[in-house]
Amino acid sequence: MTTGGTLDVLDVSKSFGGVQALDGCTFSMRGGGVTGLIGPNGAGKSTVVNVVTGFVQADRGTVRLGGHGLHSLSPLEIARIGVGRTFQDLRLFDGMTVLENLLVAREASAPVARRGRRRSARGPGLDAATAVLDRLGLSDGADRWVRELSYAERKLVSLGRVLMTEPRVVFLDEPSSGVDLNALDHFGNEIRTLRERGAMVGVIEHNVEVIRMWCDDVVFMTRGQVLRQGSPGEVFADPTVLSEYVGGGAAHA
Ligand SMILES: Nc1ncnc2c1ncn2[C@@H]1O[C@H](COP(=O)(O)OP(=O)(O)OP(=O)(O)O)[C@@H](O)[C@H]1O
Repeated sequence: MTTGGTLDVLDVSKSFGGVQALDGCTFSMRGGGVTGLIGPNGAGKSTVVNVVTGFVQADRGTVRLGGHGLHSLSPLEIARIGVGRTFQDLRLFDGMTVLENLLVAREASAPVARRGRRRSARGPGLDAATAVLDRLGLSDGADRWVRELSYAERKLVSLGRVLMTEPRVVFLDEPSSGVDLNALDHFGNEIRTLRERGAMVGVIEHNVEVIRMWCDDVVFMTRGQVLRQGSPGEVFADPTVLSEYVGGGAAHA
């Protein structure tokens, strides 16, 4: 899953009716780095992740991964080249067990060659799921129905599902919201492991302390644009960022 190069979001714009959600949004993420996407409500963070992962088509601009354009690819094609994500609303299969949720995630994102070897791939899939559940502290609950889990456990399952796809690039949508310290630790550990393996990790977060703890780089967005990109120390010391965050959070909520 190691990847070189960068993910480049270049001058991306998107409007929904009269709402300009992205307005010339430009930033880069690098392999082996964790990038925090932060900004007031409505700044365009989710929309830019939706554009990168193919769920929303940009009106203008491009997204390039290692120099290759992603803009004409479907969400499934983008997932199959190794771009994974979690969703704010988790999108789990409630009628399946924890283990089944993980196995299905691996199968759905598998490149065609791996899907062709379905029977023989079942063993490695099970091994991978067992290892992921173990790391996330979910081994004992592997056969539980996902609908019976707590919110924090469900959120860990959503992390487990994206880990099963062995992503080169992964976006985590608000990992810290609604979880306990135990789940937060698991997210932190997995993010560190992904970084060590050379993946690019993007974290949409409102919690500045979490961003400081996990991220090498911060992209501060407001009104569909990137106001500042840099280290957490640089970005959070910038007076325009501070006034946008405090004032903008209320104004755009
Ligand atoms: N599918 C959509 N249809 C209409 N408007 C949308 C849609 N998706 C996003 N928007 C609007 O685009 C703007 C940017 O939204 P987006 O969700 O990207 O912001 P955000 O920074 O992720 O906000 P939050 O922190 O509240 O999740 C908002 O005004 C939002 O209402």
